[in-house]
Amino acid sequence: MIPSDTPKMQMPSLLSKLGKMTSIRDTAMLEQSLLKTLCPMLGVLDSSLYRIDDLTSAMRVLHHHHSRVVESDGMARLVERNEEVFNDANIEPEVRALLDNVRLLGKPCTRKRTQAQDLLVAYPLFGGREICGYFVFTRDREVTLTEDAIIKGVLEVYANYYDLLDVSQRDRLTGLLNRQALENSFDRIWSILSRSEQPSGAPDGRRVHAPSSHWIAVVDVDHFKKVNDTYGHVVGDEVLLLISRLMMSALRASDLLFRYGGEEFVLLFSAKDSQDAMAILERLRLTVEQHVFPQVGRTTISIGLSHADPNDLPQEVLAWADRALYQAKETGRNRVCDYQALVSQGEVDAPSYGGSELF
Ligand SMILES: Nc1nc2c(ncn2[C@@H]2O[C@H](COP(=O)(O)OP(=O)(O)OP(=O)(O)O)[C@@H](O)[C@H]2O)c(=O)[nH]1
Repeated sequence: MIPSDTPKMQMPSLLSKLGKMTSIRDTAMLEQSLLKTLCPMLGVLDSSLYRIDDLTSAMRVLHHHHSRVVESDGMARLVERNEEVFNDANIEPEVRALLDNVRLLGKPCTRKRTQAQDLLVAYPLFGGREICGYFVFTRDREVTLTEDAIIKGVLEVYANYYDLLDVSQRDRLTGLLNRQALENSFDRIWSILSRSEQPSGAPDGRRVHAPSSHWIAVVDVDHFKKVNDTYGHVVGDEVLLLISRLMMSALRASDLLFRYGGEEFVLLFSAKDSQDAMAILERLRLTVEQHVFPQVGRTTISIGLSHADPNDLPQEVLAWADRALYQAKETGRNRVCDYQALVSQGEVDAPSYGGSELF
């Protein structure tokens, strides 16, 4: 309950922001909305959300910044900028130490910045009983009791709603993001890719921590029908689960792996160039090939790769990766084929823009 000393003007604004927050149907938008809701309420220009991925335990960070910019008409305006970082190696030592305290104590903690007078404040985010992330901001004064109650209330609404959205975006068997999640966020991911290729500091730019270029792969288990027919669906399910875990273990936390259909997976990842991308996928293929599956023994995967140029349509790039997968199946399975290489070798036709079989 919000205490009675809450400023009267804040209540309608808070309720309307909570209403907007829960009308969102995408977890990433929900995270941005949370920071946008809390920043002005606390009178801070910057805040961050740290989220721990339950499959990889890697930390993903969303920073939300406001800055005052004086424009050509002489008016000062607030400009918003979001930045998404998938690599937790960059977390400041002071922040990391504070988050460790919050994790150990299971409650909000405050720490004085060494280089400034400001206070660093961190609140835990709970997913069930576990801490699944942190809300962090810097301020020149302590949090009041009223503010403390508001932050906890908003974080609770956010966490409950996030869980609801997350369940609908996860595949039940493997826990990976599902086809719906990919389709919902494809355009957003694409705009992140294109912005991440722009010079840093672009206004309102979310940046993916990435070396240079982006790639899409479609992965399909070979002769999977035989596994089901020979050992039954329960064993088949176990093989799918193990393959998804093996792939996750061979990938980086920043790579996005979706279960796209029955025995088909879609992977979005970054790599220096096509050689590097092929090397990553070869490693993935080998990881599965070398594993001994209970009862079944050896199982293999085939992979189709395409460069994800943000100037192309995402659905088209996915269809090209699927075309390369078809080639990998046709030429013996347990292989990785690169669509652009196949085109330049004349083994498949150059892209005909406009048609996609996958959507
Ligand atoms: N156990 C299990 N099987 C599934 C699931 N989803 C799809 N399948 C099965 O996956 C099999 C896919 O078979 P096909 O599309 O013929 O492909 P394949 O046998 O893997 O052959 P290739 O892809 O050509 O190498 C079908 O038998 C589906 O029933 C699932 O969630 N669990």
